[in-house]
Amino acid sequence: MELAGYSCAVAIAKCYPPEKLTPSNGAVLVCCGPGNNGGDGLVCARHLKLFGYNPSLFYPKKPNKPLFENLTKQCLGMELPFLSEFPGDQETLQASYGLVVDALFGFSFSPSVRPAFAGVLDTLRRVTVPVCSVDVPSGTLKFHIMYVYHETTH
Ligand SMILES: NC(=O)C1=CN([C@@H]2O[C@H](COP(=O)(O)OP(=O)(O)OC[C@H]3O[C@@H](n4cnc5c(N)ncnc54)[C@H](OP(=O)(O)O)[C@@H]3O)[C@@H](O)[C@H]2O)[C@@H](O)CC1
Repeated sequence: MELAGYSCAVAIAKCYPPEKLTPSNGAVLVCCGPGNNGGDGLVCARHLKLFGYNPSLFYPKKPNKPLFENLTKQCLGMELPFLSEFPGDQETLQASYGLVVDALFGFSFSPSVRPAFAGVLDTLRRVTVPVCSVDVPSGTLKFHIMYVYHETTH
């Protein structure tokens, strides 16, 4: 998971350097799901911060497992903000973030998406800023994607 999250951050830094994002403060929204895909996102956020981005985390369903609690603790130790709610609709999100990391669901997703995440996936499908999906696009949506875990960029 450490290598997966790090690799995602490296791929994002290569394809979307922070100085080229709009808005220009390197703000990135990292959306993390309740499984290991979300864990990759937590690791990725840490490295993005070290690479000069300003990541904020949306992590609505935190599992009570030491692995994820420790990853969360590391992010908090780096003063990465955890959002209490998803940042609104498409326009609101785009005005605040230049890139989204989709670490919601990986290969264990089983359709159809439950109500708690349906609105989030719907908004991510509409945004025009890059959405970089860890492993696979969550919910099999057709994003502007990078299958970063498998090191293929689209
Ligand atoms: N294994 C490896 O070698 C490595 C794996 N890695 C990474 O792990 C990823 C796979 O992780 P994973 O197996 O934990 O599952 P993941 O895709 O995160 O989702 C599971 C969660 O989603 C939930 N959920 C499911 N369907 C849902 C729905 N319709 N609507 C809403 N919720 C739904 C489900 O909830 P539950 O059904 O348990 O209530 C559960 O909590 C893989 O893609 C890669 O990124 C890397 O870290 C490196 C090494």
